[in-house]
Amino acid sequence: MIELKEVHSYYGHSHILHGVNLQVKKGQCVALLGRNGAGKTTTIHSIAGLVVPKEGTIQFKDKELVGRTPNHISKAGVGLVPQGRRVFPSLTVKENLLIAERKSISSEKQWTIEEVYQLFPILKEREENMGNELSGGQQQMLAIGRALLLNPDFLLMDEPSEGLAPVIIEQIKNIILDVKKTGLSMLIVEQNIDLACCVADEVIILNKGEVVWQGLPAELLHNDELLKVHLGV
Ligand SMILES: Nc1ncnc2c1ncn2[C@@H]1O[C@H](COP(=O)(O)OP(=O)(O)OP(=O)(O)O)[C@@H](O)[C@H]1O
Repeated sequence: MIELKEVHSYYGHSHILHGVNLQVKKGQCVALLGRNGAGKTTTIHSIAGLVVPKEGTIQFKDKELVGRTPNHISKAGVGLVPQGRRVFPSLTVKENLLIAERKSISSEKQWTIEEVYQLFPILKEREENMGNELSGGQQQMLAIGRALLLNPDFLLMDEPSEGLAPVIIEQIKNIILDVKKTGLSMLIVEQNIDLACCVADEVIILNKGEVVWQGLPAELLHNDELLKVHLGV
């Protein structure tokens, strides 16, 4: 589905990603973990075209993404659920979804607002509520719903559990598992190790802009040394 090879990304002169290699296969959910500042968001932004890598390749379904605009990358089938969710606070739930639907281009799988409501029934119940009247978990559902309406083949999620209470994180976990059941391939950046290990088929740890470990969630959870050294647990 997607393969990053030797990706180097910078902010100005700051060299942040030092040759990142990773792969997400079709239908797979991969979690990207690491301490603050490890380069997780920069990796996601490099894929989405919000940061342009200076070296390396990002192959997505046989297309090269490096150098393409975020708009082109989105139309190629890469969806992004951004950090902080960024729903429009003064638009209703339905309006938030309609904006995404209008921007969508036709592809084989055409998500509709009704299908998003089937996945997240609470959004239907609250369709006339403003974005800022939703709970954190509902805003996350709305952010995912918007991304789905753009008909992605591959979904990037940046810290979906950030700032949420444990009970809501549990909801988010179930939401991600529901989205996964639709067959969508996903790369999820997380600080919450339990959430990441529950939803992911594979885990990748980033440290100082490099992949330092890759393996199964169960292997990570049983490796105290790894948890301590790279994740500070
Ligand atoms: N816009 C920017 N300009 C300059 N430096 C940046 C910018 N954004 C991030 N950085 C730096 O790049 C490094 C990697 O940041 P990044 O956000 O990718 O890390 P992260 O692993 O996602 O961490 P966090 O969990 O804190 O978001 C950090 O040292 C950060 O300070």
